[in-house]
Amino acid sequence: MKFTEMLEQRWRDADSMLCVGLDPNPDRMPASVQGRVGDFCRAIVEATADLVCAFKPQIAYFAAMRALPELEELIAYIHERHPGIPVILDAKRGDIGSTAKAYAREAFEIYGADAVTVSPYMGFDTVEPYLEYEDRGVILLCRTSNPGGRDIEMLQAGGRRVFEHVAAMAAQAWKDHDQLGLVVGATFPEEMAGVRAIAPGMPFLVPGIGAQGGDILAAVRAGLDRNGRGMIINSSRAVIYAGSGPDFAQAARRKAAETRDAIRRARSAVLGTRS
Ligand SMILES: O=C(O)c1cc(=O)[nH]c(=O)n1[C@@H]1O[C@H](COP(=O)(O)O)[C@@H](O)[C@H]1O
Repeated sequence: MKFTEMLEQRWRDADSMLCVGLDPNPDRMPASVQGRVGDFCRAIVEATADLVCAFKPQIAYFAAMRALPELEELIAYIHERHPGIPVILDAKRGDIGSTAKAYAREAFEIYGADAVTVSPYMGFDTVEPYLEYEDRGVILLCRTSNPGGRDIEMLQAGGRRVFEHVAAMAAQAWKDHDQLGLVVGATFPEEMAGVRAIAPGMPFLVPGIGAQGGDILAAVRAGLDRNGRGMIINSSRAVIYAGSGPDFAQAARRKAAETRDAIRRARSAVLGTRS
């Protein structure tokens, strides 16, 4: 099944647009699982799986702990235990075509991810190798959630801002590829509305709620697609470090449920004003 189909099915089946980000940091992991990154992540997965539309492991945290085999095992575990839940590998790769081929192979063949985050700034030939995996998703950085996102993404270039060019290229020039998605931060709802106007049917990966303080209602108002979904709203630290005691997984579940419900309420409110 293609990534976008898997996602659409999961949005419906779980009635959730929440994505839990798996960003294991040894400085914040509970004492009860110190040194056991696989156990920590699996506990979070088991506690939150029914609440999410996707999981998003961030490769840097695993690499920095010399835990890449654990990342590989974790993705295989999610697929085996929860086959309907897409896994987005957050790697933000970007390099010339021949190297991109190796990155694509890493994401899709080694890790078995259903989608990967990619930087579009080196151009189409650097994105193409990922698209050769036709059933997988490729999510391009567009308007990122961080304050410094404005340094380059907000620059005017030929009558449009850089992030708008990325959205337009993805939605129009590259549109025969229905595998594409865009990263659009919840921290900039105004720009998100602009991206939605340019790319009406494209899934958005939306980081920036929770620890980064983005407003759920404002993001949902800006980002819902014409079918009333279209968003993979990620929260990492606020969920996975909701508790630090031995009951950390239950605390993560409570926070994930609360966040999913807040997203649901926002969606209902926005759809209510649309009709
Ligand atoms: O691609 C991403 O996931 C991403 C893009 C972006 O613009 N901002 C952003 O925060 N992220 C990632 O989303 C996660 C956000 O984590 P929290 O702020 O803890 O919810 C981290 O894994 C970031 O690397």
